[in-house]
Amino acid sequence: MSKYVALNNDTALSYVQELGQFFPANAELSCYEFGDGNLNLVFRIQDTENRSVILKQALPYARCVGESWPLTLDRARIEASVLKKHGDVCPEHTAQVLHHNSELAVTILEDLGDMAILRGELNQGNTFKYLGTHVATYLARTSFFYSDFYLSAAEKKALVQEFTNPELCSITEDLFFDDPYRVNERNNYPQALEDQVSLLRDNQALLINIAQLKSKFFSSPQTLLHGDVHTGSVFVSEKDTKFIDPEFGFFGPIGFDLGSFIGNLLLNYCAQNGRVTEAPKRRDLHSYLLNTISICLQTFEQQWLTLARTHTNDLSFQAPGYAEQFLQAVLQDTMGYCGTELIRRTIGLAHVTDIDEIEDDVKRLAVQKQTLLLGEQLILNAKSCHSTDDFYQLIISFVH
Ligand SMILES: Nc1ncnc2c1ncn2[C@@H]1O[C@H](COP(=O)(O)OP(=O)(O)O)[C@@H](O)[C@H]1O
Ligand SMILES: CSC[C@H]1O[C@H](OP(=O)(O)O)[C@H](O)[C@@H]1O
Repeated sequence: MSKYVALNNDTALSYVQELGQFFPANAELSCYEFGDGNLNLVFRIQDTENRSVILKQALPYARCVGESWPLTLDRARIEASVLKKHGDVCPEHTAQVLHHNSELAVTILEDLGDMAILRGELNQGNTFKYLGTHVATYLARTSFFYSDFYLSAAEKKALVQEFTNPELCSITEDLFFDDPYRVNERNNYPQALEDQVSLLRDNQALLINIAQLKSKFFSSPQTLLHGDVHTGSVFVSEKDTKFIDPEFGFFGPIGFDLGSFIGNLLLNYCAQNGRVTEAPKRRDLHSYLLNTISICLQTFEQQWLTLARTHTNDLSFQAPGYAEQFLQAVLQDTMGYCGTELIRRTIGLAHVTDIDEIEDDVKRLAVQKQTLLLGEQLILNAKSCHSTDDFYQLIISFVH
């Protein structure tokens, strides 16, 4: 099978069987589709001995909208290639690619089904001790080893070309930086939020900051980003953390991935106000989330600076103090992008279940007001943040 055709349970099973790589020849296989993301098909193929693989296939359109939103199949190549590149420098936190077919837009991945998607776990009030350290390790290693600090100029330029991802970047550009700040039919928020949304649209200082963040997203190819680091892209268990789904990957500003992740922890923090009624349980979850953010920021900074001190190949970039200065700017970007994630997930097209599952309208609205305010303040105050502690203190001052 080589020309593109969308697979179903039967053809996905045959495809894996014909590869003959993952199961014994006489294995009795079954297959079902269970994707719950916005864009793609995800099948599990398993035998009777508990062996299994995941087959992910891109459709020529966005699954959540349908054929009226055509979308490049090339995103499957990008996703598999980012996973391989990130796996080369951080195998412990990257889902393993077992096979890829660009024509069919099919990728076969290790089955992480014995772990769980982080968003659902946080929504249920479950916590993971190593989450902050693991995410920081993944983001520090992947962002450092694909940056100009480490790669030669020629290697970097070739990779920037290989990972040019205009259609998926355009979705992010629209959803993060345009839609929430103007009237657009894709936006999705309750009428009761209209006054606060109008104030955002009229806030000139905010709009300038959004323009600067968008400009950096367009033209700051600092590293090979994952491009969609939300809590639905992270598998967790008590001991392990693994990233999936980097189809939005491209060379962009380092702060985008870290900011998106922290934004998702803050969305969950605010959502817990509407989800958990017992105050002590809510307090524990809040302090876990804040502690995880603090660990993540500090570990990212420590690991990045250690890598810069020990592995910087570029001669100019070895200048004493340059890595620290570079990282301070990354931190300010992180805070800005974190704010844009909070805002776009509250009033834009793609929401989060953390908030949408809150049944009580009054409680949900209070959470939405908090995420909008927090997002706005993070963006407005990003440039006055000079250290990870400044960033952390600012978060505390708006969530307490
Ligand atoms: N490697 C994997 N192992 C187990 N389940 C997976 C794996 N990859 C994806 N899934 C499941 O499929 C769902 C959708 O996958 P995702 O990559 O997020 O799709 P999309 O690109 O459509 O957002 C995930 O939430 C998860 O439940
Ligand atoms: C129509 S794409 C909207 C949204 O969905 C993506 O997330 P995922 O595919 O992981 O569910 C990404 O965050 C996009 O912004």
